Amino acid sequence: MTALPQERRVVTAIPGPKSQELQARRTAAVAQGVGSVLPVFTARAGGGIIEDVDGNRLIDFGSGIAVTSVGASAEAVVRRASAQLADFTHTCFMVTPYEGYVAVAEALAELTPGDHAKKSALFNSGAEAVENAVKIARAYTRRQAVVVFDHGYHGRTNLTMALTAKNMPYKHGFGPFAPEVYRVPVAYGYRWPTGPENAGPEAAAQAIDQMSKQVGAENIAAVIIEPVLGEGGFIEPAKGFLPAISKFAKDNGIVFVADEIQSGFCRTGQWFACEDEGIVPDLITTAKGIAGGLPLAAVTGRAEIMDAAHTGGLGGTYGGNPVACAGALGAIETMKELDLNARAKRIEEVMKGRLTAMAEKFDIIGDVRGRGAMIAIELVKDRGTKEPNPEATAALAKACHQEGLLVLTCGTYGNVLRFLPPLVIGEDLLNEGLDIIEQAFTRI
Ligand SMILES: Cc1ncc(COP(=O)(O)O)c(CNCCCC(=O)O)c1O
Repeated sequence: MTALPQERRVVTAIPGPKSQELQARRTAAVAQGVGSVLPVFTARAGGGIIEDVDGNRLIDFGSGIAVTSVGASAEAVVRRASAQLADFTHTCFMVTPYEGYVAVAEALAELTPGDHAKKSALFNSGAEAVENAVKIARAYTRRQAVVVFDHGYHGRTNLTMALTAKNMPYKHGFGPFAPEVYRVPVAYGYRWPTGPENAGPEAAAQAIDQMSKQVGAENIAAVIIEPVLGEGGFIEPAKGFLPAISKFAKDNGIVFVADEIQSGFCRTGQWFACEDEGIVPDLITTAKGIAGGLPLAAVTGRAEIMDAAHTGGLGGTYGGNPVACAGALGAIETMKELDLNARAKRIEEVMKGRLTAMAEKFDIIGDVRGRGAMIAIELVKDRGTKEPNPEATAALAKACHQEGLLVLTCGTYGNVLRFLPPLVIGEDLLNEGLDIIEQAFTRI
């Protein structure tokens, strides 16, 4: 397989004629509930480029929603997964186990925050990991209530829909949802009403008051939070918020679950975003970047908590598939060898520098935020009122797509343009993508 040239190339309309033909077949055969940001059919992908079936090469600022951090065809992932494929594709770890699963669990124990004894259980999707984190926390505490936060996102299964904040498109029409789920405010620094110096501790005090008065700390099995909220809008809780919530959980025998499915594995310039304020979670859920594109997810945590579920209480047919585990070992090898935490920090420096300069020129940019290669701009109609501007966000994304730059949006209000480039993207491509964004502002 020849290496994919790391160059943007637009040779047809986007989507091109072959993509349009495939789109017609897709419409006839695939449920319309499965959407796509950009109906461009992929032929190859690698580095910072996605090549479509019409020969267009798009700059990738999405990484398949924060998955292909090491690239979509990283050498170590392909090498290890190919070797595993040739040996065996599946035996079901609950039937006859295999070393790859154990090796991934050992790596998770090494890499996740905290120097205590840790264990893991492996699954296929982030939502499945979150579901099992709740099962484990309930088994350990013998309590039922689960607390989550405004703007949080945790998946599309029944329980994780209950945990997720935004109704459309994730929850609308799919209820009833699982009970014993409670939602409290998060310190949305850009929008939190108090001053930035107090937003974190003050918001935590409000959330803790609600948990104590409306749920009862003694009834809470788990608190689940994303250290950097992803689908809700790349919200970094104001400083002081996470430590206060973590302390409240510790003081009240509540399992603190960090959902690092989007923010984990070097995405924010650290192995895990928890590290930024020294948070050591009791459980951590991971997926996405863990395996270079192969489907793998995990719950990792304090051994005594992870062992609370009775034998046979955790599992699933494909959980910790051997090929996905091989991919994970390849992805982790790549993260270490290329020092992708440093790469993510450099991406942050370049992107924030350019986007902050753009904010000086375009006053619909209300906020530039994020860490590492998890960066976003929040678009508003008016910086004074901070009124969300979803229309401009959609128009900007469309303008970028037409120029061969794949960007994604997010946010409760649909007004956040998020940037999730592969951590292996070249700096020239990164800057070329930023050029396209800047030009798009002049055209909307
Ligand atoms: C923090 C956090 N927890 C859990 C999940 C869920 O992970 P799954 O692998 O998509 O189930 C996510 C997945 N985020 C992208 C969802 C995309 C979409 O479905 O529209 C996440 O970001």
